[in-house]
Amino acid sequence: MNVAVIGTGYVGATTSAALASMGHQVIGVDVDRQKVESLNCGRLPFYEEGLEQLMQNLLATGALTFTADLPRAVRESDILFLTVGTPSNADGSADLRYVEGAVRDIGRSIKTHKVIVSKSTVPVGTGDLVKTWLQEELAKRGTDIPFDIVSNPEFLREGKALHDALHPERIVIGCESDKARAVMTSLYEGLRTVLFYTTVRDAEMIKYASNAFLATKISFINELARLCEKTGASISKVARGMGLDSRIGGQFLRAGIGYGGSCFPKDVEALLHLSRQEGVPLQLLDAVARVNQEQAAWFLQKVLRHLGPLSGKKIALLGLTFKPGTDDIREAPALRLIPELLAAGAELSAYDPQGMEAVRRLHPGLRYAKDPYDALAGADGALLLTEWQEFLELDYAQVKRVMAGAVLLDGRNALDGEKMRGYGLLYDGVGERGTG
Ligand SMILES: NC(=O)C1=CN([C@@H]2O[C@H](COP(=O)(O)OP(=O)(O)OC[C@H]3O[C@@H](n4cnc5c(N)ncnc54)[C@H](O)[C@@H]3O)[C@@H](O)[C@H]2O)C=CC1
Ligand SMILES: O=C(O)[C@H]1O[C@H](OP(=O)(O)OP(=O)(O)OC[C@H]2O[C@@H](n3ccc(=O)[nH]c3=O)[C@H](O)[C@@H]2O)[C@H](O)[C@@H](O)[C@@H]1O
Repeated sequence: MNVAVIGTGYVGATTSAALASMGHQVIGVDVDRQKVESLNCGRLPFYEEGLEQLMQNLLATGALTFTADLPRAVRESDILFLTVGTPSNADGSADLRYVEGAVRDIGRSIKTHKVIVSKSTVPVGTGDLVKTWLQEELAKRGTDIPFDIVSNPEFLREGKALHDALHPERIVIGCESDKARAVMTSLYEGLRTVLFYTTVRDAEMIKYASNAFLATKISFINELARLCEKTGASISKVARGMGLDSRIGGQFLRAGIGYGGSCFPKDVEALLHLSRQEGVPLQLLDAVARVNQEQAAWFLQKVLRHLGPLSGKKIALLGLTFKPGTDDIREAPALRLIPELLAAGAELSAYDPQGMEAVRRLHPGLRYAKDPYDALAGADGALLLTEWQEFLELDYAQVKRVMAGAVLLDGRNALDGEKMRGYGLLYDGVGERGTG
């Protein structure tokens, strides 16, 4: 099938490559000409293992191309995916300006029937807005071209984007006509997964509900971690014991310094905004967001307990990105801690395999190390903020030798506390039986 993917950011680039590798003819469209140029040269503007190579292969076969020419892409495609960003407005609501911009551009260009599919995360009711915007543009042209609206939310995770796009656990398809349903069914024919058909509104809500529920699991375990620490229980053991019950499930129960990224914080806020707008308070979700905000401050108290006043103290930060396997620092918990540590007078040296360039632009004054040992050299304390594999495989005897002090605080519960203490490190995690 001929598909246009409008917006070639994280989701758009991955969706384009995934659909092309499933045998479809795909044109990725972006208003950012520089992005289009570099994508056409096989260069991704973000880090995602395996994706760049696949894209280069697909570009070489001609199954995938990128353009800034939206009217051409619309002309040449039957299905138009919307994968533009939906960032937060100041009040937490979803900013739909990019969706509206792209939809109105489509409305100015279409000449024949199209299926218009939203993969962007949008609040319930946006499908109706999309219809209105399209009809307005068609009315301006004095035409009445038929179209179908579909909501097909994306559930991929950064760092595992390609795998998730090609092996989804489910594909949610919100549509309102047999024609759209048939088109979407044959589009995904090559994937062995469950196609869950529903209304557009249900599909829009399923996306927010899924992210909100995962965020809830994380805040639940983080809050419980605080109680475990006081009562001498280990949150890792508690989470494991809980997760063995298949009704609970073991995933997303890893305690740490809070969730970050471009989606959980913004989607939780957008759902909360919608709930206030509709006069149906989501009290539990409200607490989820609050607990997440507090978690970095809670960890900072731990840093102060172990290192005392931070003025003049050298602290090594291991990890900056919001999670491993990505160069994305949006809403990274490390970014909540850095200003607090600096304000308390700490001298920071940082190392991250992928995130240093982006953080350097925000905090040019930090020392950015060439490797983890360089970051740790002479440090009074070390904070593990992102659980990159590289940090789990360090030689901790050498870590102890290069540090001036011995405090190692694991904000991700990723290291083995007993082993770390064996190296003479004063190790403490989150909600573990540590040293307090
Ligand atoms: N990043 C992620 O892991 C996931 C994101 N999502 C959702 O997918 C959507 C997209 O997210 P990202 O890819 O992270 O966004 P992004 O901000 O990285 O990319 C959006 C792209 O759209 C382009 N764009 C904006 N207006 C345009 C227009 N009128 N025509 C053509 N291109 C236009 C921008 O130049 C940019 O390249 C959001 O709604 C997000 O919530 C859903 C699942 C996962
Ligand atoms: O809508 C989105 O954009 C995506 O948001 C998340 O994906 P992503 O943001 O890539 O990252 P996750 O792997 O979900 O992690 C999010 C945050 O939660 C934290 N986390 C995760 C799991 C856990 O047990 N504990 C925990 O603190 C991570 O460190 C990270 O900061 C969802 O997992 C995807 O399904 C969804 O499509």
